[in-house]
Amino acid sequence: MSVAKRVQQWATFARTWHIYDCTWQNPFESARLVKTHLMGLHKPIYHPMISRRGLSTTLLKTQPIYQVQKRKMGRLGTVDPSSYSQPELITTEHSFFNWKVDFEGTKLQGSVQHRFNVLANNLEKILLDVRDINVKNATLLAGGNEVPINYFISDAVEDMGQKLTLELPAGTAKGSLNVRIDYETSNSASALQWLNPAQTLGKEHPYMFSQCQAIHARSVLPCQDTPAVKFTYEAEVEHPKELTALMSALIEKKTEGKTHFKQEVPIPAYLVAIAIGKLVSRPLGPNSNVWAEEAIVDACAEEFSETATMLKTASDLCGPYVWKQYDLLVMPPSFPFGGMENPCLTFVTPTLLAGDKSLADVVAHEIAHSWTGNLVTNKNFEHFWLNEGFTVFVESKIVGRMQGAKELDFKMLSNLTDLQECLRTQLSTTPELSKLVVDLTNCGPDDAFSSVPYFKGSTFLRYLEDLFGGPSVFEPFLRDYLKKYAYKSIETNDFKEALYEYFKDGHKKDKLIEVDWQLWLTSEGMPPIIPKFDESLVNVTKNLAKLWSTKSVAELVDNAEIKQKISIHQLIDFLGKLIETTDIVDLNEAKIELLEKTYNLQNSKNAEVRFRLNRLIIRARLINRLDELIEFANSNFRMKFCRPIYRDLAAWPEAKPAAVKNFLSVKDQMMAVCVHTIEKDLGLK
Ligand SMILES: CC/C=C\C/C=C\C[C@@H](O)/C=C/C=C/C=C\[C@@H](O)CCCC(=O)O
Ligand SMILES: [Zn+2]
Repeated sequence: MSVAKRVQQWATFARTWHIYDCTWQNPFESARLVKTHLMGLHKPIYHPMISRRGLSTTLLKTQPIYQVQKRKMGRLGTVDPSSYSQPELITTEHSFFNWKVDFEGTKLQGSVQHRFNVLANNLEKILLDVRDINVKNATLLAGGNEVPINYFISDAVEDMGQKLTLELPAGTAKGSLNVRIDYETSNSASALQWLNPAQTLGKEHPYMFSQCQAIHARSVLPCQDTPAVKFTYEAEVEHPKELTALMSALIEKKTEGKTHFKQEVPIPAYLVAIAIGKLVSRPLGPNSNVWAEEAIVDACAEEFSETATMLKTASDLCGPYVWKQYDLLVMPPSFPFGGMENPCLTFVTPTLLAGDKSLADVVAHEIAHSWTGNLVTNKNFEHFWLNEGFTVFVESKIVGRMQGAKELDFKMLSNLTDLQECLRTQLSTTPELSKLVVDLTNCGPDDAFSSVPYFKGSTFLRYLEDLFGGPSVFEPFLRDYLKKYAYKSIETNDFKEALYEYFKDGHKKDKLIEVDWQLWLTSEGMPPIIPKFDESLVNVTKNLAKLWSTKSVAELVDNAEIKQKISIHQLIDFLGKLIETTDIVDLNEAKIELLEKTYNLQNSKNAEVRFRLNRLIIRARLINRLDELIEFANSNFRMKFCRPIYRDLAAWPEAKPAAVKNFLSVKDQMMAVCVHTIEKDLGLK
């Protein structure tokens, strides 16, 4: 056999059984690369095919040991710095997932079939995003034929994953192209969490759920993991028959142990979601249910009983609700966020179960995403404020319509207290991330995530609303903007264009030149202009924070002002303001105890209250209460709560060793994103 032929066989073999990133122009070079790659990156395993084919001497199959590139990541794609995909050349139109849920192996096994729209003639390859995915085969499906195609997976770039290259036959034409990829996920897939029965409320059955935002869908399926691309999907999921499978889609058909889903509205990959567990539901409205484990489902139905009203209020404001169903799934406590706007099925943290509906505004937020984010979507996560700033803006309007204008303004002002805290702590060493539009060239979205897009973004919109004449003028614009960009992915400039287009005539156009876009979009820190809000509710919390920070315990005990009745939202804001006060007179055990007694904090079930109280306990350095602090940090892994607690503990030398020890003992129960960020907070990375 000629050397060239041998090399060709090597290459074919290597392509089939091994995955790596190299070019194949020169067969000799290819052979060298193959060898280097195989020896360097693969665990040797004997494979009999080799000797039968007479190729070389021994061994080698699969088991890649990827080298994670620690270097700066750069911009992976032209449209999206966090994705290898090339939406300017090819886009996904529809995907079919065929998954078997393997609880024993903690992985999904099966395939994804993508229908692409090829936008350029002679496209040579398709680039997809993957992360720790074990690809088994890639097949082109054309005219009833199945043609195997070559594929390579690159080394991993830290926090970003890998590039999957699918080689296309020469002369591939524009238009529809179907590809199936057989694969399985890794048991460390960053988007998936697998709970054993002991970790559930019912203690009898396992549970699995996903969290794909921002760029973790690539650990569940090979895909164009960029919000620039939207596709419809169908899924056939095989799972233990005693469990219920739910997805961010409508259920088409259910048989014993198999559920078929359909999402007919195009969505970005980060909105693909799945959860499987022993779940039951209760109705919340005509097209709305709440799902949870049996033990808490009734409490959930009560807590979220305003969902149907919120939905109606949101569609009055934003336009028709296109997703048909709006269900809630109350997650296990390790769910890392307050809520996730998965279409048809919002995921929410159980830390919202305060018993008095006081934290249900998170549901209003997720409902608002049905338009802002899910219909009109940021093109990449540098423009995340288009998703979150608009959503907070709409959420506060829903709250305003349901609870009154004073509550709306109070909420906006309270958000600014949280923003201040975020700038002082989380972003103190990375102030560039406090810009409204951020640069994600060398930064993973999880590391850039903060309150800024939420609260600076919504403040900007409120500023614009006031400038253009208030809600009666701005809300019709909002509806127009949502209609104009529905089903699309956009950047900040597209929003600007819509605003200019809408207000191009009449006296409003003079207002356009007043907007300092540069200042709003690129300046660091707090919003450059704070709009005028109604301050009647916030004045009370400001006053309380002042009293508690300037007066001693002895002075406070008989002070009538501290005993005035305040709402739960005022209590939360007041505690937040106290945390933000630089000097607190006599912050000691006695003051904390007086605070607890005055506002009955010890018995509070409200996680926002407990979180802020715990931060004050840390601030007071009450080491005898460390167990309580750790208990709170272990009670849920919502990052909004556990990250600041770990950060505070890390800055308290006496408590840090216990915090680190505790984190290391529980991190296996956390999602990857939570582990990754807390490791940074604790200075372990
Ligand atoms: C400028 C920031 C750039 C990119 C960040 C995008 C996504 C980051 C990622 O870590 C995922 C975020 C998911 C958020 C889901 C829900 C939030 O609205 C929850 C907010 C916090 C909470 O209430 O717990
Ligand atoms: Zn949101």
